Amino acid sequence: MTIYTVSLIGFGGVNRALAELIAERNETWQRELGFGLNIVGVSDLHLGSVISPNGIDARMLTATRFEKGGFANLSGGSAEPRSLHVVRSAPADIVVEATYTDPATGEPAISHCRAAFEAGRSVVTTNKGPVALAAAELKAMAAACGVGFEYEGAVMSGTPVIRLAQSALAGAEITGFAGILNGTSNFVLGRMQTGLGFAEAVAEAQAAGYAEADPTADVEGFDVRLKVVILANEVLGATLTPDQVDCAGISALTPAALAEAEAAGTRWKLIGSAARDASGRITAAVRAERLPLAHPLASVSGAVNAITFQTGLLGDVTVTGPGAGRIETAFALLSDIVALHRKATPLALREAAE
Ligand SMILES: NC(=O)C1=CN([C@@H]2O[C@H](COP(=O)(O)OP(=O)(O)OC[C@H]3O[C@@H](n4cnc5c(N)ncnc54)[C@H](O)[C@@H]3O)[C@@H](O)[C@H]2O)C=CC1
Ligand SMILES: N[C@@H](CC=O)C(=O)O
Repeated sequence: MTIYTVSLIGFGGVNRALAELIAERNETWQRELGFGLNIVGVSDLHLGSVISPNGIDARMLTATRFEKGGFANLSGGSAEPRSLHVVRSAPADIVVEATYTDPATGEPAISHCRAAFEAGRSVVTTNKGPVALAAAELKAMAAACGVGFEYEGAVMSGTPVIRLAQSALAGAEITGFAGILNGTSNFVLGRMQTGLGFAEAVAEAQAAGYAEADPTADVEGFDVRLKVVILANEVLGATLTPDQVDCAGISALTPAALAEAEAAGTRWKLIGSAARDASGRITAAVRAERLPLAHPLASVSGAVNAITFQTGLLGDVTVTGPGAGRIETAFALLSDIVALHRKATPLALREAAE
């Protein structure tokens, strides 16, 4: 039976949810997925850090209400986050990077990824920074170090659109995409349509664990811009950077404007899109669009996301699913570890073990 040791860098909503899933489902995963997970290191800006080569009990981690610096009370613990020390020194097979996304620099997550690869550790991440701002460098570095780098949750949370486009739609000749790629802003638009104020709707999204640490990224389109860059580069073969993507958000939309649109048979949605034209030129944008109610994306509600891929062989292919949420995003990390496991384990060995 394979047991992967993991270090959790960032212990907020997503990595805490992953620890909860480990506590609840590790035995099931060993039976059904062929591996289990053992937490050997955790680092968090507020809680501190802990390294335990024999493992840290996931139930204890998730059941304990730690105060600021509270990891210092654990064996092998410190009140200091020591994130790079944990990445380098905790004996993890896989580093799970789920710290804040910094849309401008991608740090410290990019440094966490580099340090993990240098230490011979794979990385799975939901952090959009490294994937939007340094994917080419990090993928090459991971390959040179003989380790894996997976990031399904960077776009549409647990809804698997990156690997879907790269694998299941390989050969379909994808020429573009357009979609609702941010759960927080879609949730906010829906709540405002009930008459709730903008600030109150954003607060609800934060309480639900959907929003970025700075929700400006959600409502001004910066989060979608990162996701458009990721998808265009991963799926359309582009080499986009965020500054090349026109970007506007939803903060100018008022409940009255939303009501007026509804009365006219339309609905505002924040849409991220990219397309390659006949000359091969890629154009990409993030903007609020007023869609007819009959449009397939108009009925997407709450923190649900949806994306339509335009393809040469299939026409439009639309995928919808959760775009945010602690558990939903923790699942993306699990799916990344499944991908690493399947790449590392030849099919014949997997079938023999099943
Ligand atoms: N919440 C969601 O629905 C989704 C989140 N993501 C991304 O996943 C990542 C984590 O999201 P959440 O858990 O919701 O955020 P969060 O804000 O709940 O947790 C982030 C944690 O990272 C810690 N942190 C920040 N800088 C650190 C550092 N240098 N060293 C150690 N710890 C550090 C913070 O203390 C915090 O506890 C973010 O990058 C986010 O953009 C991606 C898809 C969906
Ligand atoms: N804040 C983001 C989280 C997922 O990427 C969103 O709301 O979509």
